[in-house]
Formats: sequence, C-alpha cells, structure tokens
Amino acid sequence: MDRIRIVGGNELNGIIPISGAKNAALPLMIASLLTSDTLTLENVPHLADVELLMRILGNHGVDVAVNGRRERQEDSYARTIHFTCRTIVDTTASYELVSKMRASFWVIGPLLAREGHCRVSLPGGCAIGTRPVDLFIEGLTALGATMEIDAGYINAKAPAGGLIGARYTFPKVSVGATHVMMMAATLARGTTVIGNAAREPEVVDLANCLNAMGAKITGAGTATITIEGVTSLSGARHRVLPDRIETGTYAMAVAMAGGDVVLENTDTSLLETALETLRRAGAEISSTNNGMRIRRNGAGIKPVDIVTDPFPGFPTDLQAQFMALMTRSSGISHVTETIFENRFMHVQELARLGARISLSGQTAKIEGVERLRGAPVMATDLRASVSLVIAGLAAEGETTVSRVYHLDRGFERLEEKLTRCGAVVERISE
Ligand SMILES: CC(=O)N[C@H]1[C@@H](OP(=O)(O)OP(=O)(O)OC[C@H]2O[C@@H](n3ccc(=O)[nH]c3=O)[C@H](O)[C@@H]2O)O[C@H](CO)[C@@H](O)[C@@H]1O
Ligand SMILES: C=C(OP(=O)(O)O)C(=O)O
Repeated sequence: MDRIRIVGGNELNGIIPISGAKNAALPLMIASLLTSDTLTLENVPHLADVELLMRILGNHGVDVAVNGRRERQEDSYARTIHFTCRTIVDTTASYELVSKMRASFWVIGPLLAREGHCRVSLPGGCAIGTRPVDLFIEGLTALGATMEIDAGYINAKAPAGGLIGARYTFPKVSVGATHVMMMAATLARGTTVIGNAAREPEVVDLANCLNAMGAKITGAGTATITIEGVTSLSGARHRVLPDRIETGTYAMAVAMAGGDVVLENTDTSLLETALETLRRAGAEISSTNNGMRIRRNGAGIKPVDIVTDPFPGFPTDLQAQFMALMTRSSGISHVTETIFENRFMHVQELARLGARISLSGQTAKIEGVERLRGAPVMATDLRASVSLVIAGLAAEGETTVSRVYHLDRGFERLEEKLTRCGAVVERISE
C-alpha cells in the first residue's frame, strides 16, 4: 500500500494548477444517465472516485470515451470525456459498488426518472458519520415514487406515466439529495419546487449542465429551486467547475508552510468564507486573472474560530485542513463541526505530530504549539489525510502518511503539485 513521505520545513513558492471539482464531476457524470445522447464533460479530474464511477456507469449502459487531449497548460491532466447512454441496460446498483463510493447512490434519481424503476443498494455509513438517506427517500416519494427497502436495497418505482412534479421542502440541507431531486424532477410531469435546497456551487454547476441538456431549472444557488419537467433531455458539452476544496486545501498549505503561490484555473468566489478566514489567520490573498495568489511571509499564524456550515458557510470539507493550520497558531482556536457527527478522526493523528487538541462534543479546542515533529500517521478519510500532509509540511523532520488511497479519491497528483513548489513530498510504493 502506498505511503506519502514528507520532509517538513520548506516554504511553498510557485504555481499550482487546480483541477476540476470531484464533487461536481460525480453528479455531472451521473446526469449522463438522463439522456440517450452524448454528454461531454471537460476538465474532468483524474481521481480514483471518477474512475470508479466510470465503471459503475458502464454497468448501467453508459459508454465512456476518454479523449486523451491535453489541455492548455502542459502539466494538466484535465480530460474531456464523452458519456453516452443509448439505453439503460441494468437498473440495479449493487452493494459491492455503492459501498465503495457514496455518490454512486445518486444514480437512483436518473434511473427512476428515465426507466421508471430501479434497485439501488443503501450506501451505509462511513468514517465521517452515519450518512442516512431518509431525505432522498422523502424527496422522491414526494414526486410520486414508491420506495421500499428490501434486503439492504431500495426498490424505487415511479407511478405509471412517470414521476409527478411536486413541492417539497427538505427538513435539512443535503447536497446529494438536492442533486438527486433536481435530476429526477427534470423528467417529471409538471413543476417541482425544492425548498431548503443546498446552495453549493456544485449544485449550480449541475443545474447549468442540465439546462444545457434542455432542462428548465431556475433558482439553483438559492434555497428554492424550481424545475419544470420536460419529456426528454439531449446531449450537451459542459466544463466542470474548479475544485474549491482543492483550492482551499493548497491555500491552507501555503498559509501553513509560508511562501508565495499562485493557484491557477480557480475562482475565489467559490470559497469566500474560507478565504476570509485565512485572511484573519494572517494570509494575504488576492484574485488574479484566472485564480488567486496567496502569501504568508514572516508573520505567524493567528488563531481563528470556525464553525462548519452548508454553503456559503465554512465547508466541512476544509475543516480538517484548517485544524491542521491552527495547530501552529499563536493562541487558542475552536473548530466546531456541524455537518457530520464524526469528522474529527484527524485529531488523534495530528496529536502524533505534537498538536494539542481536546474535544468536547462537536467542538475541538486547539492550543497552538511552537513546533510540530514528524511522525508516522495514518489517513482515515479523504480530507483528514490531506490535513496530515499540511501538518507534515510544517513539521520538523519526516512524516509518513499511510493509507494514501483516501487521498487518491480527491487530490489529483498531490505530491507533484507540492514538489513543484519546493516541498519535499514523495510517494513510496510498496
Ligand atoms: C460527493 C460529494 O459531493 N460529497 C459532498 C456532499 O456529501 P453528501 O451529499 O453526502 O452530504 P449531505 O449534504 O447530504 O450531508 C449533510 C448532512 O445531511 C445528512 N443527511 C443527508 C442525506 C439524508 O438523506 N439524510 C441526512 O441526514 C448527512 O448525514 C449530513 O449530516 O456534501 C457534503 C457536505 O457539504 C460534503 O462533505 C461531501 O464532500
Ligand atoms: C466526504 C467527501 O466525499 P464523499 O461524500 O464522497 O464521501 C469529500 O469529498 O470530502
């Protein structure tokens, strides 16, 4: 199993290209199930989750053609991929596949809308929380579907003639359930109004792509999304939006290690709360033509409290990285996690590097320390693993992060991007 070895102490200086967003690419790829025409996605990141979803979609009948053309900047792996689902050949999503990646559960929306029935495994919990699917069940039921749980699977069935548009307000904000309701409602009869919808940029990206395919969606990016059902969708060409979590992660790495880095192919408006928090912690951040520049010279890191929240709040997917940064701050800070009940698995690993963190319920209290010292640590989930890399960049000596497959789910060529900016980071394959 691969490990990442980091020798801490170097500043980061240079340019880091930001990839297309994993969390946008996944629902966009799933949207290809809604049409018999070709959906072409540009700027698709090369990540384990994307590769796995290609296989899963292949089982449902999607033909995937990767066009190997390299994009403008020579070091990008951004790919243009064509997805064509002439007919759905299998409406079952198996436990074996859904348990490997939660987002694959989202095929339930398009399969139900296009075929009128499907059988999709319940995804189960994961390292960060129990992650139930009650909101998906309630939302699709509101569209007229019958949802029965049988032997760990949901058997979903639309009424004769297809799903029926409805008004439904989520009792809690869910990104995945908003994606699924939106996809399902595009082909429903009549109008659907989703209340308390997720406002994440990835929801807007999916709505833009669906509209390019002929859907009639308004309000994405606000709490109320209106979808007028259409009888069919066509193909489209769509560019995956930049990865705001990858952007924030490298911004935090620079704030931690010091230096001066330009993050290319991204957009500061996707993560204003996180960047404002970094400014308060002492980073200098400015927008550039196609991205941003981040610097931290000389001055130390100031303690700042954060509370995670749905967009536009501070993203839970940057919580672990920010906590890593706070371990070196000049005082006491608090990190409160409100989205997932068990997203503090990085705390004990950061402690191995010398961090002082105590937990009380959903709040971590971090007492900044003068120095971290390298140690072997273990990745427990995607964002937790990268928080250990960030800590390792500022730790004295050598840190090795094991279980790197978590990182490969969501960070494209991490070691290369950091090495080019002067960090000592290498992958050790065993
Ligand atoms: C692939 C992808 O895009 N993943 C992101 C997506 O996950 P995901 O879409 O799974 O996260 P949700 O927004 O659905 O989860 C938010 C909260 O709602 C709860 N919930 C959700 C559905 C449900 O039926 N019932 C329920 O109680 C969850 O357990 C969690 O506590 O949004 C999360 C919140 O920004 C991010 O951390 C993930 O990186
Ligand atoms: C939690 C994440 O992903 P997933 O929802 O696929 O588990 C993430 O991207 O941080």
